Order: sequence, then C-alpha cells, then structure tokens
Amino acid sequence: MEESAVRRCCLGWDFSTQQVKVVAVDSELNVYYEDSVHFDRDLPEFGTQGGVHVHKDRLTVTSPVLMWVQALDLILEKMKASGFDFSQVLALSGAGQQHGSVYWKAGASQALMSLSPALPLHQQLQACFSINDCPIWMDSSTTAQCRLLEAAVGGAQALSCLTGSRAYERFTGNQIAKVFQQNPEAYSDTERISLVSSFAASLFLGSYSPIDYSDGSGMNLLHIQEKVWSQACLAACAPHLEEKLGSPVPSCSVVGAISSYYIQRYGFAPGCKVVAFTGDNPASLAGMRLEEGDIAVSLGTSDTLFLWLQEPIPALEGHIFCNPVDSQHYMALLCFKNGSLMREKIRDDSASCSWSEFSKALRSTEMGNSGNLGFYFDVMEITPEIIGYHRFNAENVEVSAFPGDVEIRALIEGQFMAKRIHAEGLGYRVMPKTKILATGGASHNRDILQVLADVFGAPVYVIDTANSACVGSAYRAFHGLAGGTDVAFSEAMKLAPDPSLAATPSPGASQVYEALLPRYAELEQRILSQSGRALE
Ligand SMILES: Nc1ncnc2c1ncn2[C@@H]1O[C@H](COP(=O)(O)OP(=O)(O)O)[C@@H](O)[C@H]1O
Ligand SMILES: O=C(CO)[C@@H](O)[C@H](O)COP(=O)(O)O
Repeated sequence: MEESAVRRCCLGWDFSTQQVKVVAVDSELNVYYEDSVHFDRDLPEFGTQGGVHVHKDRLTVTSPVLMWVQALDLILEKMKASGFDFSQVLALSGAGQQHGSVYWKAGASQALMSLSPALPLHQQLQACFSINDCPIWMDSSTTAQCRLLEAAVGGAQALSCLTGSRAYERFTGNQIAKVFQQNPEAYSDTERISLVSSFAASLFLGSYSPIDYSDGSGMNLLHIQEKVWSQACLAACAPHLEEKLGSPVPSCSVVGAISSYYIQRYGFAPGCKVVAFTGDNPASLAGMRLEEGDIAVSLGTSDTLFLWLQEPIPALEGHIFCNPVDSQHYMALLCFKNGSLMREKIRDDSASCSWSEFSKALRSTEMGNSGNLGFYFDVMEITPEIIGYHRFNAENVEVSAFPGDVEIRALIEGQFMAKRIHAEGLGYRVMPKTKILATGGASHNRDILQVLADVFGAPVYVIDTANSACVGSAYRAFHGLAGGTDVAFSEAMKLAPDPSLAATPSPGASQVYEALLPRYAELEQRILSQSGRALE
C-alpha cells in the first residue's frame, strides 16, 4: 500500500482575519499538506478589504459570517479536488481570530443538526444568523460599554484582576453589550453566541461547540482563575447571557465527533474527533511549543507578542489568558493593531509595492536609522492608544517626511521597539537564554526578522511554516486524542521538529538600541500626552 494511503493525520484549521487556512500533520508530527482560501481574492462578492468591512464611523469593523462559512466550503472542495484522503483524519481542531462574535438565530441548531450532504454549507446556513456582519477584533466602537463594565465591577484594575484585562473595545462582552443596546430584537432572537473559534468548531460538530477557557479569556467575561463566567460581568453586559454562551470548557477537551455531513460529503471517518477550537494566538503558542522564558512574536494581520506565565499578574495594559495547553497556567499577550496592513501601506508608498524592495531598504540602512524614529498608526492603535504618523529626527524634532528607505527602517524599528518597551512594562526582561519565536506572514521576511533580533538583542527562531496557529491546532488535536488534561502537552509533542534559527543579533546592536529605546519610550509618552491619552 502507498505511504500516503495510510498517513493517519490530524487537521489544524485557522479562521483568521484575512483567510481560512488548514494544515494536515501526520503521526510523526510532520506537516504534509497546507491550503488556504483568501477572503478578498477568492470570495470577492463579499467586498471585504483585508477580510473586513470598515464602517463609515471608522470605528465599527465587521466581517460577514457567511463569508467564513463559504470559505470552509471552498477549502474543503479544494482539498477534495487535490485527492486529500479525509478518511485518515483521526481528529481535528482549530483556531479563530480572537474576540469576534457570531450570533446564531433561534432555530439554527436544528439546521446545523440536519445538514444535507448534497449541498454546500453556505446554502443551508443562510438564514441561521441573527446578525450577518459580525463584530471582529479590529472594532473599537464600544468605549461607552467598556466604561460601564469597568464601573460595574469596581474599576479597570478590578476588572483586570477578575478577567485578565481591563475593558477593551474589541473584547466580546463589550461587543455583545453594544449589540444588545443597539439591536435588541436581534439579540433576543439569538439562541447562541459563539466566538469565531467556537463557531468554526460548531460547523464541524453540527451542533454548538462550547467556548474554551483560553479564547474565552478574551471576552472580559470569564473569571480566569475560577474558569467560570463572572456573574457581575454577565449582568453588566446583557440579559440571559449565560444561557446564550453555554459553559466554558478546558481548551484540550474533545467536544464531540465530526458531523455526519462531512462523513457523507467528504469521506471523513465516523470516529473523527473534534477538539475544542481556541484563539489564533493561543493556538500559535501551542504550534511554536513555547516554553517559559521564550517570547513569541506573531506578525500576522495584527502583531502580537506573548509569553508563558505560571501565575497571572493582571495589569492595566496587556492581557492575561488561560493557557491553552495547560489549564493550571496562563499566557500574557500584547496586541498591536497596526501590523501587516501598516507594513503593506509603507511598502506600497516607499518600496513600489514590493517586499524585495522593502527588504533592500532595510539592508541598505543602518541600525538606529541615524537617530530617526517613527510611529505609524493608520488606525487607532491598541498598545498604546495612538493614531497617525509621527516622525522625529535625531534631535527629537517632529518632521513631516522621511526618505523612502529611512521611512521603512523607522517603521520596522519602531514596531519592534514598541513591542520590547511594552513587554518590559509587563515585567518581561530579555535574558541571555531568551529565544524569540517568530510566526505569521511577515516572518517569511528575513530582513524584518534581523531587525527583530537586533532590537531585542536575542536570537530569532521560526518553525517550518508561518502558519503556527494551524500547526498548533493540529498538535492540540493530537494532544486531545492522547488524553488532554491527563497528559503533558510537551510529552505528546516530543516528536515535533525543533524551530530553526533565522537571525542572530548583529554586533553592536545592543549599544545602538539601549540608547534608542528610552528615546522611543519618551517620544511615545509625548505623543500620548499631546493626544490626552496617557495612562494614569
Ligand atoms: N515577504 C513578506 N514580508 C513582509 N510581510 C509579508 C510577506 N509575505 C506576507 N506578508 C504579510 O503577511 C500578512 C498575512 O499574514 P498572516 O499571518 O497569514 O495573516 P492572518 O493569519 O491574520 O490572516 C499579509 O498581510 C502580508 O502583509
Ligand atoms: O485581537 C487580537 C488578539 O488579542 C488579534 O491578534 C486577533 O486574534 C487577530 O489575529 P490575526 O488574524 O492578526 O492573526
């Protein structure tokens, strides 16, 4: 028999901002299949840009739920056309962009349970959603709801101690509160609210999947130590919320078997298990097999930085989530909204729309950029809350423009200095044995990774694919199959390939950035106080 015919595998899915991606990982933990559907390119009828609709107020940002459903139809058809053998899939798990919410209309569970294998999903689920355009993580329209939630539980720090974060506009509880206040009919016609992750899991289960602890930590609703919904937060957001959310579960739970729809339409085996889906950042932590002391930097649509934590230390900046692979532990996360789309914009303006020109500019300019520093925030940043472009020369004088190659280095150095400064604000210190694990689309670019190594003064490693959320989802599926909470994740992952070295700090980098980092931090404070947004 051919090797491929007996290649037992787990699938890992990622429903991220710009695309749906999948990988197949075999029992030796090698990735042997990857595919994706890109929303703007492959589903242009939804009219998204970067997978989203930015509304007129520039604050409201949504994505069509049926686009996600149709993307799943498309990618499964692509896999089938390529001869992918679904019968060998032992289990699957997945990830979703964090914080986004899906509103299932009364009666939808019946439609999910009685899917006809003769038709694609999107034709059968059209009438299943009480809200067609889902609020997603880029939305920043819920400031009023955030202030109300903080006030209801005794302030921002009290909310952070309870849920791991002060109130953030994109966090799901505040988004649900806005839906309830502005669209009460749709809210009362909703029988279930899913995160993007648990929504995707529900599509595979043919019934509602529970929310997992780790992605559930991005809602401002979960008591992260007790792992139950906080009654005070639920009550402050919307009525009857607990019944619409269902009970949260450990991230490594097997939540059921695949729906007969996939068995009949694609040839999945009836015993194929579904392990709870989680957030894309928690799934990346699993995919990179992050260990205590390491830092992960994800350079996707958003840039994120995350760490493994034993004990939660909730603060006014950043987030603490339940750890996706060890429910006794936690992870800290910082999110930067102006990530890849900002880099693309500067690439288009200053490097003729070409990543290789962009890289050339990074190589032809020197570390420290002759003292020129820049802040580039096309949309209101999360960490810190700044908008607009701010460029400073070596004398800290604000200037209106830089030459193209200086602009490119200022952008990349600035993005990484911000990450280091804000990680240090959370108490993180770069140590001699610190490893940076990089992932996401921009981690393909070695010149960007070189700047990352230089600014942090630490070596940068990558795994074989930049799709660490997919790989982590497939790993989590194996972990769930092996017994989940009863087995250490690291034990189940012993065969996984080690990350490879991509960049080491250049000689002299630490002197350059030790001088620049405090300047960058001071200028950031100056911009914040000029805009009246400095943290008290
Ligand atoms: N060579 C490259 N250099 C820099 N950025 C890149 C390169 N290739 C792809 N990217 C960026 O990767 C982004 C997509 O990253 P990805 O992690 O797949 O996003 P998401 O998971 O949020 O959909 C694109 O928006 C693009 O800007
Ligand atoms: O809001 C956050 C994390 O808190 C974002 O990181 C989203 O999870 C989107 O992820 P990408 O699509 O950029 O990977």
